[in-house]
Amino acid sequence: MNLVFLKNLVVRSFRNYSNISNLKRVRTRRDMEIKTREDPIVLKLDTAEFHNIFTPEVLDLKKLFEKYQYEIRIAGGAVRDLLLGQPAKDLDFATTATPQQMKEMFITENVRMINMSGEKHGTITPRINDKENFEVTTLRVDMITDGRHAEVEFTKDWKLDANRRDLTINSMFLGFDGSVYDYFYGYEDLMKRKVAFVGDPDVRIKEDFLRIMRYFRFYGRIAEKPDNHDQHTLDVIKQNADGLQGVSGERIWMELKKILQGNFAGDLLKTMLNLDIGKYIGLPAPNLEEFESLLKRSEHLNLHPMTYLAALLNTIDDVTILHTRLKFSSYERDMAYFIVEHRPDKEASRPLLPYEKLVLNTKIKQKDAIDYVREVLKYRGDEKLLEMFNKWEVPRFPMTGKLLKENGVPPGKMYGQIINKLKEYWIEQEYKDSAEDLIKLIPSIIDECKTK
Ligand SMILES: Nc1ccn([C@@H]2O[C@H](COP(=O)(O)OP(=O)(O)OP(=O)(O)O)[C@@H](O)[C@H]2O)c(=O)n1
Ligand SMILES: [Mg+2]
Repeated sequence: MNLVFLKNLVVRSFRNYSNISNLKRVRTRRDMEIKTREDPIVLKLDTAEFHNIFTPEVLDLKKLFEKYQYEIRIAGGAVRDLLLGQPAKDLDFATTATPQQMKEMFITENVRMINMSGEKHGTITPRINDKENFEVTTLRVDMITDGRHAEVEFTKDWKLDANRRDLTINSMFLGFDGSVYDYFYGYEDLMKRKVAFVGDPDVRIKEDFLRIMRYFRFYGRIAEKPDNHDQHTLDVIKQNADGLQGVSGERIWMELKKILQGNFAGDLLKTMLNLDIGKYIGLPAPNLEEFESLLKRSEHLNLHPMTYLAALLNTIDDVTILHTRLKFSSYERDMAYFIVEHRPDKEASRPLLPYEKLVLNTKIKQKDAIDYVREVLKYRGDEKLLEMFNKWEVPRFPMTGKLLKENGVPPGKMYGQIINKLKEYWIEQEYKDSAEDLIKLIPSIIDECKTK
């Protein structure tokens, strides 16, 4: 999608939008009355311009639903992203057809369906033209929710479906004729760069506590300032923070990682910790002072999410606690251990030497060690050293087991000691020595080893 075009489109739509007559008077959020529109169509986009979205597969999907006279619209996140002029990651569809009706239709039309696990919640996934999978979900109301799972009832009412969604900006639909259906002022909030729950935040959060994390993620996506939160929303988040206890670590980490990759990462994490979220997400005693100084010295260095978290951790044991809760990948977990272990100041004759050694002597993949060292240098805010490290080309140690063997050192007890000593020497000499130079040292190293 042409982004410049979309930006213009949004600006244009916003201008039109201010003239739209069907807006109800905007109420303040505090009065708890849900703001809603009678006529939900707030603007009509020119469909000719979304050919990137309306692929032949998407159009075939639409034709099928048309043939059977079911309504289908693009829903939720994709509509938000499109209106923001950002490419939508994946398209989710909503429909008035029930899962049973969809199944019958797809079977009649010889369309394969995959992954039937979503059916209970109304989601059917057809594979169109044997090429692309689409999730199509029946309009629904969440009846019973325990903060994680919902029991659902299907409906034909688009507004009820919009009303079950988390944030106003995520509650819009886009029809294939370009109509944007917005029952809860999501478009207005999007243009104001405001993140608000649909209706009562307390109800929305209690339906799914992960929405606390989603709130911060989308705040980072759309807000213009780091601290422009609605105080009531923050109060409600604080009251409900303990609900995160029951949410799986994987889901929390997925959101937290995105928060820490987005705008205002440091500020958002601080806000979250001020709302006492820390203890429910594996950060029971965060080191806020160190975190604050990390932000001051390093926030502009495009920190890895783990580098933010490492500043909050006092000890190696804290890494283990956090990993137990959030279930990091082994790459992420090892990065956290590495940063916490290697963040203290290192005295050295050559400033880069300790970090070169970490890469050359690593027991993990060298590529990972390089990433980790880079994060340590960012953590330390040492931009000069970081630049040196980025320019440093990892030299290749010229000695091999084969060469050692050929020069009288058989594999065995002394083998490891000798190769380590040669490597140490080679590093200290700034990688100048060739294999021949190093081979000459072998007899004296053997003597040294024997006398020990
Ligand atoms: N806890 C949640 C998760 C999702 N949704 C609704 O389901 C839609 C799709 O969810 P999902 O794909 O998880 O999020 P997106 O908003 O699409 O964001 P992303 O770009 O990350 O996919 C959301 O827009 C929102 O309307 C919700 O109400 N509550
Ligand atoms: Mg999505």
